[in-house]
Amino acid sequence: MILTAEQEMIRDSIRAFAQERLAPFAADWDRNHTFPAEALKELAALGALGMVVPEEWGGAGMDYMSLVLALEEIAAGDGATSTIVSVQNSLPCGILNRFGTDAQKEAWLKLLARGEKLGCFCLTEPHVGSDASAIRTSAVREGDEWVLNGVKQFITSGKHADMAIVFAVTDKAAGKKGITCFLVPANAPGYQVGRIEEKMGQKASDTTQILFENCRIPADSVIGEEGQGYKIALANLEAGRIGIAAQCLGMARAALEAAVKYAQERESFGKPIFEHQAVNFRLADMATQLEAARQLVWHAATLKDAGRPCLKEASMAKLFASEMAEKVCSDAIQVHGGYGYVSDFPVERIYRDVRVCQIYEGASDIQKLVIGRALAG
Ligand SMILES: CC(C)(COP(=O)(O)OP(=O)(O)OC[C@H]1O[C@@H](n2cnc3c(N)ncnc32)[C@H](O)[C@@H]1OP(=O)(O)O)[C@@H](O)C(=O)NCCC(=O)NCCSC(=O)CCS(=O)O
Repeated sequence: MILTAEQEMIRDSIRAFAQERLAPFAADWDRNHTFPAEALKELAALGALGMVVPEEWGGAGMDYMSLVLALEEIAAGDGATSTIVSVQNSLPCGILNRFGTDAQKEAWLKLLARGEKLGCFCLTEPHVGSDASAIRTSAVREGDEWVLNGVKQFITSGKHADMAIVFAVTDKAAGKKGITCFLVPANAPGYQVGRIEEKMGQKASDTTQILFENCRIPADSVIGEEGQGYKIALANLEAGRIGIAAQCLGMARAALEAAVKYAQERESFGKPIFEHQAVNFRLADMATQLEAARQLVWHAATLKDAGRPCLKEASMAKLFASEMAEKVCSDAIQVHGGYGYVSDFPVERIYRDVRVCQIYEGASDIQKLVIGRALAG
């Protein structure tokens, strides 16, 4: 697949930014759990927070291919920052862009796409992850308001978000068709940030619970139609999964580049370990797997840009890229030997950061379920 001159320019400018403004700080942000607020502002100025949102709604008006190129570069600089950027683009921006009313777009999409406000996506609950239609958070209509009650779990940017896209049951008897999508400002009465999770990696990106205790929002906060929420969630997770797959490329690439550099500098048995076939073949396998994943990601993004169905391809890209990235990052540690297991070298952090990609926005087994279903036609 050949990139256009414009796509190459976007990739190169984000690469330069990521190498200068993210990579040198990633270890410190990880160690101190620092939210990369300044870097996000600078990324916003580059148009990276609402890349596929049309310019009239505050976005950069680019294509999905540009988004995946940008996410790979951001992730190569810092995995945690790429998660914040991926979620913002695919979920709050993606959902409002596709399903929001003009009033909702005016009030929120412009701010989100310009990166002036952050959004979060609230589907998962403490007892419900993969089985997303089993959520229990409820929304009951009372006069001119909806009243929300429930708990959401593992919410990216939960602590910093100014608004949330929330999925809640409005008609229990209707099952999947009884779930509705809501726009909830973080300052709505009854909205509360709950526990902030202590994670294995991605420590610069906060992951929290969000609590709704008689949270009152106006009647016009419904996104799409009542009962359409589950479909909205799944449709946007499809795009989200391409974004996560692109992140995997970036983190795997950073680990591979670190391993190549180390192998060229470290000597054993009288020569750089790069010249030992065992090491060299391992690096060759890593590079090949990475390129194979990139082709799957680019293919899914190309289908998305063409407006073609890509549910299966998005799941294939996410499944393959996340499994590849964990293996490549593990192999990068192996190339470093003992130094790969300590925090002096970046591969230790990258491995911790990449591990969650096999879990969030649909675990690997869920991607297999989606792909398997598609095979049945
Ligand atoms: C496991 C699942 C895949 C099971 O899905 P279901 O069998 O329950 O869903 P369906 O009956 O197939 O579909 C329901 C409905 O939606 C339509 N649909 C499905 N996919 C799409 C799509 N890609 N585009 C458009 N429409 C779609 C489908 O046609 C049906 O419509 P009709 O009823 O026929 O009209 C699913 O539950 C699943 O994916 N589970 C994983 C959930 C997940 O990824 N969770 C992570 C969320 S991330 C989070 O919450 C943390 C926040 S973070 O910050 O990221």
